This record gives sequence, C-alpha cells and structure tokens, in this order.
Amino acid sequence: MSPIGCFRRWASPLKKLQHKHKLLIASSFTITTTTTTTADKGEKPSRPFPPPIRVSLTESAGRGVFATRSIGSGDLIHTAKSLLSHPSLSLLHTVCYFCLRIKTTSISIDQAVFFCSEECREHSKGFYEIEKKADWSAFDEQCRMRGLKYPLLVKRLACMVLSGIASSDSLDILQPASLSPGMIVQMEEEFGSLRYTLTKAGIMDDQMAFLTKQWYTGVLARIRINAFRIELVGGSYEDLLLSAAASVEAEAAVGNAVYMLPSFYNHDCDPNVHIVWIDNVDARLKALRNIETDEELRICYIDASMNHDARQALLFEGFGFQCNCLRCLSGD
Ligand SMILES: C[S@@+](CC[C@H](N)C(=O)[O-])C[C@H]1O[C@@H](n2cnc3c(N)ncnc32)[C@H](O)[C@@H]1O
Repeated sequence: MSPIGCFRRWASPLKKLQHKHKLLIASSFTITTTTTTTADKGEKPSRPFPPPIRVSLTESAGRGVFATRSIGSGDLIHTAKSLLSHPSLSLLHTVCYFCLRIKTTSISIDQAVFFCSEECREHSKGFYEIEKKADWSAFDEQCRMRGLKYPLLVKRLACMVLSGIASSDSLDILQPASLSPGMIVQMEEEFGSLRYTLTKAGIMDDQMAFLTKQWYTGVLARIRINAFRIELVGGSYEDLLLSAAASVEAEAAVGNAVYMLPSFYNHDCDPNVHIVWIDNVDARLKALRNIETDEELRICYIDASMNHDARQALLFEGFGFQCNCLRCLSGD
C-alpha cells in the first residue's frame, strides 16, 4: 500500500458510504466493501464478499449494524482497515508508526520512529513528510503531561489532509460526542498548539485553511466516541514481553485507531460480536455466538466484568449514553 494507495483503498468505499449516508434516514444500506477470508489464520470465514451486514437506524441508539443472514458462532464477519492510527507515545520506537505492529528486530531503520516494513513506510510517506518538517516536542509533551492520546490522531489526520491523501471531511459521517464548555476550552488550546507547530514548520495559511477551531473540535468530538484502543492478542514471545513491560508502564495499548464500519456498531454489555487485533491495527469482527438474520450486531465498549453501576457510569462519562441493553435492564 503506498501512502496514497492505503488511504485510497478506503477513500472509494468511504465516498460510497458517505453518499449512502445521505439516504440512511429513509433506508438502510448493505455493505459491499472490505472483507477478507481467513483460511490462512485458521478461522472459519463467514463467507466471502460481501460481508453479511447492513447499517440501519435502530429504535433507540441511532444507526447500528444488522446481520443480513444468519452468522455462526466464531465466524469472522468482516475485517477493517483503519482510517487513522497512532502509536502510544511511549512506544514510538517499538511499534510500527503506521500499522502498530510490535518491533521484533533490534535493527533501527529510522531514528525518530519505527516502520516495520517498506510497505508501511510507503503508506506513511505522505503524512510523515509533513510531520518531519515540524518540531512536535511541545505538542507531544502537552499530550504526555495531560495523558491525551486523541490529539495525536487529529495531528495525523491534519498531516494526511495537508499531504493530500485524505479529505478534511473524512470523519464527518461519524457520530460526534457532545462537548462541555470545559472540554472545548481545552481542545482550543490543543488546536492552538497544533496550528502553531505547523506554522513554525513553514506550512502556509492557505494550505491550512481547513484547520480551524471548528474543524479541530469537530474531528476530536468524533474521535472521542469512535476511536478504538488497540491491544494486540497475537504475536511472538517478544511481543508478550513488550506488552508485559508496557503494562508495567500503564501503557497496555499499542496505540489508537479510527475505522469506518466498526464505528457503526452499538454497545451491549452482553455483546454478540467482538473486535480483535492479532498482530497489527487491522481489525477483525467475530461472532461470539450464533446470530439470526436481522439481529443487531453489538460489541462491548468497556470491560463487561464491571458491575451494573460502574458500567453505566463509564458509558455515560465516556460516550454520553445510558445503556439500555437487556443485561442492564435486568439489573445485572
Ligand atoms: C460508536 S457510536 C455507534 C454508532 C452510532 N449509533 C451512530 O449512529 O453512528 C456510539 C454511539 O451510539 C449510541 N449507542 C451505542 N450503544 C448504545 C446503547 N447500548 N444504548 C444507547 N445508545 C447507544 C450512543 O449515542 C453512542 O455515543
């Protein structure tokens, strides 16, 4: 995947999705893009293209994903490439800057960040050329000090837009979080820091015309609700050692990423689908039990082992909704 190619693989389905989004109020749509079979991974593929899902309006949770046919327990429903990803700041030298794969060799290919392959380096060329022009130390330090990870995703999207490999409205179709005045003030500070860093790097105002306070807060509001924290489940012995070391440093996640289709999955405290990452940022959506045609597919956004009140509080604070899944309604 070249840097352009990578995003273009999404740009075309994304355009289709955005176009169809306009029709969504009146009807639903069936997904006809991006899925793979998994014979090589020893998984039972549900069936080849297209994935057996459609996005439609639910009764009480906005849009959701529904099965277009029965799906067997353990089946791979579909895979998804990220639209946007960024490694955890403490793992910049040990996790691929593009696909978040953990480094298994001690050979250092790049001084500042690590790319696991020529392919990932190629994919990153567009945004990384822009990123390299600037000194991000103050911006990154601000994120580190405040424990913020999402501004890094906005920074990456801004650099992708500047390099021409993404459109500034790429995430517009996703649901935004509602923001408190306090959050907006903090976001505006981060925006100032991002814009200042790019200006100092010689990026001209007309190139950055899209980069307004409104754009920054709008993108961050979408990332807040739709970003996934990436924890890899597969990999080598070295990966296990690294993730053990990372958890000691309270950084069990290799990074964060935003996807298109997975963003339409609603939450359930007793989900029928889960999302897994084996050795890089590519997501796999798998059925946890048998699913009937037209049943809504839901994943769990949080740690489902928490008690009822803790789950409700976390979902309300993090995602702004009161969960009314069957498990919550039963008081469990
Ligand atoms: C990642 S989005 C899921 C897709 C979203 N429904 C849409 O229309 O784009 C998360 C948002 O969906 C809604 N949602 C997800 N699960 C829900 C649930 N169990 N109960 C109520 N609302 C839910 C909430 O508004 C939440 O902030």
